[in-house]
Amino acid sequence: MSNTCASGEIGITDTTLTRAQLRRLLRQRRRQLSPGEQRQASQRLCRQLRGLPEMLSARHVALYLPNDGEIDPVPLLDWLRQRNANAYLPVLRPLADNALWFVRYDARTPMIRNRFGIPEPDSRFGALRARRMPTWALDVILLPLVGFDDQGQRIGMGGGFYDRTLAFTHPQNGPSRPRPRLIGLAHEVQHVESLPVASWDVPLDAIVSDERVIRARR
Ligand SMILES: Nc1nc2c(c(=O)[nH]1)N(C=O)[C@@H](CNc1ccc(C(=O)N[C@@H](CCC(=O)O)C(=O)O)cc1)CN2
Ligand SMILES: Nc1ncnc2c1ncn2[C@@H]1O[C@H](COP(=O)(O)OP(=O)(O)OP(=O)(O)O)[C@@H](O)[C@H]1O
Repeated sequence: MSNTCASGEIGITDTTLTRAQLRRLLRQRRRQLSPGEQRQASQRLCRQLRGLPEMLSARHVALYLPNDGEIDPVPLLDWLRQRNANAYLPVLRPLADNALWFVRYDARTPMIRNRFGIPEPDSRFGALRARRMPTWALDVILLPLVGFDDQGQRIGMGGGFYDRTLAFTHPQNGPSRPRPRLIGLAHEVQHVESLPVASWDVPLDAIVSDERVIRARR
C-alpha cells in the first residue's frame, strides 16, 4: 500500500475499515507524535497558513485549542493580533443541539472545560451576542481534522458539530451566500488515500498539513 507512514506502520487504505475504526487509528497516530514533532509540525503549519491569501485578507478567524494530539494553530494568535484580526473559538452550544458558536477569544476571555475536557470560552460569556460572530460572517474557519484524503475530504471527531454548524455552506443547500472559507488542519500522518463521503459532509476549500496545502474542488 502506498500510504504507509514514515514509522513503517501499516497503511490505512483498507476500505473495510468503518469510520469509527479509522478514527481510532488516526487519533492514535497523532497522539503518538512526540512533543518535539508536535512543535515542529505546528511551526510548519502556521508558516503555510500565513502565506494563504484568504488568511492574509481575513479579519475574523476561528481556530481551536489543540486536544488529543491535534496539530496546533495557536501560534497564529500573535500573528492575527498584529494584523488587527479577531480570533474565535468553537463553543458547544448550550442548547444541546450539537452545534457550535464561535466566541471572541483573547487573553481575558473566561474559559471553562467543556464536556469533552476541551477548554472553551464560558458559554455565559458567549451568551452575549456581541461576543460572538455569526458563523456566516467569519472570514476563515480553521477546522481540526482526524483524517483527510487526496480529494480534500475530511473526517472529524464524529460528533457532527462542524457539519451541523456549517450545513448552510453546503452547495446542495441553495445558491451561494456569504460564507467563511473552510480550511481543515491536520498532521501529514493523518492522510489516507481515500475516505468514504457522507451526504452531510461539508466540502472544504483547502486542507493544510505540516507538509502541504491541498486545494479542494468545492
Ligand atoms: N480542539 C477541538 N475543539 C473542538 C472540537 C475538536 O474536534 N477539537 N470539536 C469538534 O467537533 C468540538 C468538540 N467535539 C468533540 C467531539 C468528540 C470528542 C471526543 O473526544 N469524544 C470521545 C468520547 C465522547 C465522550 O467523552 O463522551 C471519544 O470519541 O473518544 C471530543 C470533542 C468543539 N471543540
Ligand atoms: N447537517 C446535519 N444535520 C443533522 N445531523 C448531522 C448533520 N451533519 C452531521 N450530522 C450527524 O452527525 C453525526 C456525525 O457525523 P460525522 O461522522 O460526519 O462526524 P464528523 O464529520 O467526523 O464530525 P465533525 O463535523 O464534528 O468534525 C452523524 O451521525 C450525522 O448523522
